Amino acid sequence: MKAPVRVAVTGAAGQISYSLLFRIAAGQMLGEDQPVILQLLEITPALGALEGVAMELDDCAFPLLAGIVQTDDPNVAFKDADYALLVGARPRGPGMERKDLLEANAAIFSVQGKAINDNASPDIKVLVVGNPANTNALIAQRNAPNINPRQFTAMTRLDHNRAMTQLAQKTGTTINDVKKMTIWGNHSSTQYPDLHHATVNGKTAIDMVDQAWYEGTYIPEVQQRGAAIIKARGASSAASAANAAIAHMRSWALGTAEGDWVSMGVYSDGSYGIAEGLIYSYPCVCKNGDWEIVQGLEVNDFSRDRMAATEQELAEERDAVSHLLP
Ligand SMILES: NC(=O)C1=CN([C@@H]2O[C@H](COP(=O)(O)OP(=O)(O)OC[C@H]3O[C@@H](n4cnc5c(N)ncnc54)[C@H](O)[C@@H]3O)[C@@H](O)[C@H]2O)C=CC1
Ligand SMILES: O=C([O-])CC(=O)C(=O)O
Repeated sequence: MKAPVRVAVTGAAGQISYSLLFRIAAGQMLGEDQPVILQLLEITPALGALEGVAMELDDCAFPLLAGIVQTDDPNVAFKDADYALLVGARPRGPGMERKDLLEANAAIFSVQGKAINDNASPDIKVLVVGNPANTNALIAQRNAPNINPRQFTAMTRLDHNRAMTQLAQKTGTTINDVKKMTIWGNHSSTQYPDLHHATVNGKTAIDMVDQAWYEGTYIPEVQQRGAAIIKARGASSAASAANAAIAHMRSWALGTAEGDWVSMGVYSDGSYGIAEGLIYSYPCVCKNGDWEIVQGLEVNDFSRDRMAATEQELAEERDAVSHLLP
């Protein structure tokens, strides 16, 4: 048996975590041979509810669950953490954009970035789920100067999965036939799901659908899917978000499949002309516990405009929180 790794999860008594923690403890994120210690962070008033979640985790008798820490202190939650899933943040309601949450949520990520910097394993892998995810990841990253910025990522895997399913349904195939999906940019309504490189059974996806459907139906449906879930459910996506978080971390830790890639919000090195230092969603390949942006994809004018629009929004969000960016 491997030695246990420490996985910090914030917002651990919230709705996403209720779908997430049990799957992590079952080995679905890091592998069925990897014991985990869960280090769970909540705000003080939610510690009672968190105790209930911890009791249920105990009651599952997971062989891989090597310990549970419950705390309202970020310094305790991130102590020696090898992985962190930053979920704890306010969700949006009907009629809101995710960036409307910036004011309510941004401060959480400066505090947690500092606590990660001061306490976590220097090799920690961080995934930000709480919205607006890309800019919250930027805030956490900038408040952790001793940690390589590549170790802070934001979740666009849910968008990636949504884009795969919508394409499979349109083409009468299954998601097993869809490869090389790309979400560019922000986890927001400006994100750009790109079908120019995606394939369905080896054929280029953009050639299998008509441009009017792509522009008028597909792109807006993927961009607005989160809002559609809120409208239908009266609460934002939870199980599918947890599933995407598991998939993001699993790809990063254990690698992506040969001949395929995933979408991850990562620290921009300037690839594809995107401003350096933004947390921007790119197509990524993962190997040996590290990610790499897929290079050399051809970008036409249609794609370039959309990639620039979502970059512009990220630059505006960054400027709106400049007081939290040391
Ligand atoms: N990136 C993505 O694709 C997605 C992101 N989200 C976002 O994930 C976040 C969480 O969503 P839910 O679990 O549905 O919300 P929720 O409201 O059910 O749970 C959030 C939990 O975070 C806790 N919390 C608040 N401030 C905290 C802090 N400073 N430290 C630790 N815990 C704190 C709350 O007490 C609450 O228990 C929201 O911001 C939501 O918009 C949701 C779906 C997809
Ligand atoms: O839409 C929301 O507010 C929650 C979320 O990020 C998503 O479902 O993609």
